[in-house]
Amino acid sequence: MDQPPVPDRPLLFLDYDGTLAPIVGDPEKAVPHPAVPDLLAELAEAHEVVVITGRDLAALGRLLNQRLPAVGLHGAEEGWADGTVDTRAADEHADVLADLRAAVPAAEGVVVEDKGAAFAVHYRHAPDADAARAELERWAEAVPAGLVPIWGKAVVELRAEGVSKGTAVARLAAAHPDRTPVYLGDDVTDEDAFRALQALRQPTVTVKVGEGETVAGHRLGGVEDVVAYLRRFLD
Ligand SMILES: O=P(O)(O)OC[C@H]1O[C@H](O[C@H]2O[C@H](CO)[C@@H](O)[C@H](O)[C@H]2O)[C@H](O)[C@@H](O)[C@@H]1O
Repeated sequence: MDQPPVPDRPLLFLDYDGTLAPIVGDPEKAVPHPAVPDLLAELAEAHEVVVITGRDLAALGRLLNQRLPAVGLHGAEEGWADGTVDTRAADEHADVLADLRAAVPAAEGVVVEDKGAAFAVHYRHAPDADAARAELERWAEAVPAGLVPIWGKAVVELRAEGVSKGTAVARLAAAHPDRTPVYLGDDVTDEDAFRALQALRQPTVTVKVGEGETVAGHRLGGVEDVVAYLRRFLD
């Protein structure tokens, strides 16, 4: 496994699920790796650190509860990892989302996670995951233009076109031109961020956590490796 580099003045973008917290069956129980709370506090004293997640920030606050800058709902919320929301993208699709939410197939093991202005449909516990996914793909055919279905780890979510982790990191990187963006993430929406950072005309470090196709320049095996890598920023 190649070790990603450790730039001197990083702007650390850290995805939550699968990066700072191991993937578990119940989204409400996805607590951070035990070393993560202290590590983030130390890192934030030395560097710029942003937690970036598909969760709503209120949910992130229940799990992490740290006063660190954070981006939630795949780029639609900005605020803090203690659950505070400062800004939220306009809720133009509320009616359509309510209709789609009501039409989620009531299949065994399919569970909806409500996230304020958004929702996620999990099928990790479906007895036949392929069949559940096929049923959700049929449901997703009704998603109108302007909303994009995103298929993550045994989950499908909808986000507004033009709002993504990519747009969020591009904006934040532009606000810190003297820093090297370093992005760690494990899932498909992190690929938007990898691409957005790679398009900047400056050095960046992009790190895919775990298996799967990626455009990232580096890879780490899992959450333990993330912790070991982040400790190097304190040396
Ligand atoms: O952007 P992230 O921080 O990686 O969040 C992406 C989604 O993560 C959560 O779902 C995933 O993790 C769960 C807990 O480990 C797991 O049970 C689920 O199967 C995964 O898809 C979260 O529940 C979603 O809201 C996030 O969008």
